[in-house]
Amino acid sequence: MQCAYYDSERCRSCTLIPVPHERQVADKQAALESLLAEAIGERAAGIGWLAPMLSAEQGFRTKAKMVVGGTMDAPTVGILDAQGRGVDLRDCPLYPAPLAAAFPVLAEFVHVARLEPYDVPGRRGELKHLIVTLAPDGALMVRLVMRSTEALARIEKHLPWLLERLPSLAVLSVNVLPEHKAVLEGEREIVLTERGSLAMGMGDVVLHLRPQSFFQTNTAIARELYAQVAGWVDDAAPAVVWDLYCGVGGFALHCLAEDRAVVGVEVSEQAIESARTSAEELVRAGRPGADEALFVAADATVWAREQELVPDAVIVNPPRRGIGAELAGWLESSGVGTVVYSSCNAVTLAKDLAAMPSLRPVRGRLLDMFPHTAHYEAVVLLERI
Ligand SMILES: C[S@@+](CC[C@H](N)C(=O)[O-])C[C@H]1O[C@@H](n2cnc3c(N)ncnc32)[C@H](O)[C@@H]1O
Repeated sequence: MQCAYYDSERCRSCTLIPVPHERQVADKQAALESLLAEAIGERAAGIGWLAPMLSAEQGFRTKAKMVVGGTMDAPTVGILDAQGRGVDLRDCPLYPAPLAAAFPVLAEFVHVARLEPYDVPGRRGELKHLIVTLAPDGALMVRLVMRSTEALARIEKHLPWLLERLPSLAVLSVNVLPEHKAVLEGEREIVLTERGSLAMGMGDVVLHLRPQSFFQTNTAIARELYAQVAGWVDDAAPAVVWDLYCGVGGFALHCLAEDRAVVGVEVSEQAIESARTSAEELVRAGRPGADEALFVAADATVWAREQELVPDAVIVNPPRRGIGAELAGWLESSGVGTVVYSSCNAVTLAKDLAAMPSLRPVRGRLLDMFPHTAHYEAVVLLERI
């Protein structure tokens, strides 16, 4: 892919841009297979690899995390350079057109609502980041990460201006990040629109994304991932399935079926409320199995260890740190017959699989979730030996 920002060295975030896309994916597949072979030896040789699921080369990133720099009259939307000055990347080819179209309007809003961009070296100013998510129907969620609530009244005052110029704006919120530290967002979120969640239509399931919940950054590949896992789960035909680290319920809600109980477990209360909303909608739509879906806000490991009954199948999709020794140990000794492990970090995936020698990986697939970077999603189906 050609990127003017990369060529001019304004941005080097996509480290693999000079490598042809198909070659990137082939190299990632080789790296994944070699990591697993190193960690689990012969067990890795039995994995039937499906062809990698290739992403579009550009316009695939449905969530933008942009740093705001410059001044109120000439803001930049992109990244900061080594000196902490703003670099504008509003034409970054990773974003789909309906998302990219929001950047100039939001930059103008900075000027109209007098939102002073946060100056990192000087530790002054208010607006730190713009986080924009695009739903499959074109609706947008925009989050303004601010140092304080100083500008809140001005944002509310000018909200009608913004809605007129950006009619696709469904959710607008202010996230408050008072600390001067290198994180994306703070804990406090103030929703300013009537709607507080973005409806992410994923085939025949609608996931309700609230500002602080996790969502995969490549929606087209996420849809394929949910379909792949639902297919494997249907083949195993379990009566009880757990979806651990379920977020807003993507895997769980795609695995509903007649005579099947699905339980989603996730630490974020908000994400669990969203999953419950989606499940209620599916009950009203008459989806078989929707009334047997249960969502619990809890730590996945603590919750699993507390249960008396062992499920037939477990899906895990942890953060980059993996499931860890405790949950891997529980899965190893639990007697669960089928495990599906979806991971965005093959290093921790390999380590966790090594801790579950009684579970044999039989199928695997690489999903090209993050083109032009060294990252990827890997999903593995495990069966008890
Ligand atoms: C990679 S995301 C997966 C989300 C979901 N499966 C999806 O497809 O969107 C990992 C999720 O794990 C949750 N999480 C982090 N630590 C957790 C824990 N100790 N117990 C349960 N969930 C946790 C995060 O809030 C996040 O939603």
